[in-house]
Amino acid sequence: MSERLEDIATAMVSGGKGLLAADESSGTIKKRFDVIGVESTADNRRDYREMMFRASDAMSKYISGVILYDETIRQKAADGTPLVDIIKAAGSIPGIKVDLGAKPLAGFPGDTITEGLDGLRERLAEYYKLGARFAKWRAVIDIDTGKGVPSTNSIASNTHALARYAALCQEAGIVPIVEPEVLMDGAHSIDTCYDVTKATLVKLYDELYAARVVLGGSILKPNMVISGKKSGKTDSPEEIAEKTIKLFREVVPAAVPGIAFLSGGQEDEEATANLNAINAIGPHPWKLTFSYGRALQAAPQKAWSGKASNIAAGQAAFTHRAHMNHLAALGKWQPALEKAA
Ligand SMILES: O=P(O)(O)OC[C@H]1O[C@](O)(COP(=O)(O)O)[C@@H](O)[C@@H]1O
Repeated sequence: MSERLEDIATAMVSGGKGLLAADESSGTIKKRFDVIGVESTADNRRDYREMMFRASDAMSKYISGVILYDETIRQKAADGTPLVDIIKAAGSIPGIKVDLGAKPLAGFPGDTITEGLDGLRERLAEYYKLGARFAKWRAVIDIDTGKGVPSTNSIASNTHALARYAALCQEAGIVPIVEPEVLMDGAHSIDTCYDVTKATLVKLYDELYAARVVLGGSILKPNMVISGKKSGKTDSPEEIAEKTIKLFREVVPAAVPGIAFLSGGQEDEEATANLNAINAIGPHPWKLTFSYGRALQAAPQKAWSGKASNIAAGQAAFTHRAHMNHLAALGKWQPALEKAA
């Protein structure tokens, strides 16, 4: 594997492969385990993640890289093998979530700012030694237009932090995934999502240029342009695809090798159908693939439910979702394949 940033970034998004976002912070993974009635302990978190990483068919065919949490990149499998070695043995690239979470932005109620820049240079050097070749930093942009959320200051502060993080990653020989997530939890329309996502991405690339980030050695992990969940509207995949690509053509430089979507709370098949529709109206200047957390893991989490006797079922569920999203990343998914597989 080449160590050039551009080669690593391209490998992350090529061949219909995508990223497994297994980087849930302690608070988030507890929420996921609460749904399946499993206690969130270090061993349970390790057993769950080891289950997916050992699904070698899925990992070698469909998963180009795995975004890990700090705990996970240091953990060993039950047999003592470092989890990072299991990922690499499948030909997948280990990555690491380095942000320290979104915290309230002083003076701007409802807005947050993602923290973690202080000491990041030293942390990145350690993560590189532990095997990470890409990193991820998530900025959270909420929408509550009645309360002036997001503020211009929130977008400016978050995109500046993303650029500072990305420059530090590239100095360390690590590909930065920049993740400006415009949340889909609100009651806003798809057009409001378009406007807020546009304002965020325009500012993000301004900041990345100013920070001298090499775009060819970076990956964008955005939300799709989609109605808020509380709007009561379910957009067609075709409308999401048309508006998402229209926006990206306006604001995402062609130098970016790939765009790897987060799922944001979309249902499993919805996230797959939307990704497929986006690729079906190609060709596009960038590869467009997945970097899903919930949309890849909800099914295997449910099938596993914390029982060693369910590991095969959990791996089958993970492999199926990874396979379907692989097809969607190539624009070759069809609903009928969900049953056939
Ligand atoms: O635990 P955090 O830092 O809130 O991150 C939550 C999740 O959001 C993501 O960025 C996207 O996940 P989803 O695909 O579930 O939206 C993941 O990488 C991460 O696991």
